[in-house]
Amino acid sequence: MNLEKYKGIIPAFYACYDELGEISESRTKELCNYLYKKGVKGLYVGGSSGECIYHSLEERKATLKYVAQQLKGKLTLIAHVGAPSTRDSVILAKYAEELGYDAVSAIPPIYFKFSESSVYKYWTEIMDATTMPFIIYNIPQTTGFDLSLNLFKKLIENEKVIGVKNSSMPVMDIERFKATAGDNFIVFNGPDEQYVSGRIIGADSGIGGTYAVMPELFLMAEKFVSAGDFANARKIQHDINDIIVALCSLNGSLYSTIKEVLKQNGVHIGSVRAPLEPISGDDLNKIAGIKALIDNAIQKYKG
Ligand SMILES: CC(=O)N[C@H](C=O)[C@@H](O)[C@H](O)[C@H](O)CO
Ligand SMILES: CC(=O)C(=O)O
Repeated sequence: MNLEKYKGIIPAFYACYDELGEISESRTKELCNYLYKKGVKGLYVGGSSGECIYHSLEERKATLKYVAQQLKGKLTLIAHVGAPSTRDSVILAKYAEELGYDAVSAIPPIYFKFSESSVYKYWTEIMDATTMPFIIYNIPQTTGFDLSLNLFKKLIENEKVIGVKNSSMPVMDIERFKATAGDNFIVFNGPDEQYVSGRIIGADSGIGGTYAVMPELFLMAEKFVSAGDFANARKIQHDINDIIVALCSLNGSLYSTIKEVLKQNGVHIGSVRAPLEPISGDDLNKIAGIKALIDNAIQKYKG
């Protein structure tokens, strides 16, 4: 299989709400257009950064549909379909296939502690539901489930598994997954703070929650890495990390901060859904400063 379409900067897509907090079709499509014009490779729709955990099945379907209507055939579209029950995950996977998504992906099941065999069964049932390629999503810091190399080996025996989005913090995990799965497989870097190191140690590509607020910087980081310009790759990663630290420094949710920055860029996609907290009070006065950090970094690497 040609996996080129999965190589590049793939932002995690954010939930787009109207002023009442309902999923907004027009705002979803506006964010699609904004990111398309930035030149990203694809979108990861309905994942952690998409607040999927707080959406009903109908809301998740709506977001998947609006993005496909806007960008199918233009960008690589990956649908995150992980849901509390296998049943709902399968419904979403089938719907993503109907909509023409390129691939589906899922976190392991959450809330209860699951054995490796239960997680294997969960992911396999999602894979069996469609003919689409599947991307494993390993994010132990939020799910509590750390994908072992043994389970990984068992999963990649299924030819539908074309990749893993690895968000665990040790970059060595990326190296081990890549060494195990080989060339005809995509390892996606998860932690945005380690994009450059992830790529150097073996990640082929990246999917990240902060890409969409600064796509220019990740596109530039990728350019430096692929050109072998490691001095500049390291510098831009440093600037990106200063920005991520600032984005995470306010009292509300990271996604609320990101959405306030996007608003100052003219992209209005509402706030976040509770229990995620909007930012408020004094913190709102800090948004312009964070936006300036991003704009300055873009200027710095542009010329
Ligand atoms: C734990 C978590 O949410 N990880 C995301 C996905 O891999 C990242 O993209 C982060 O949003 C990003 O690295 C900022 O910490
Ligand atoms: C990549 C990421 O942050 C997400 O799953 O939305």
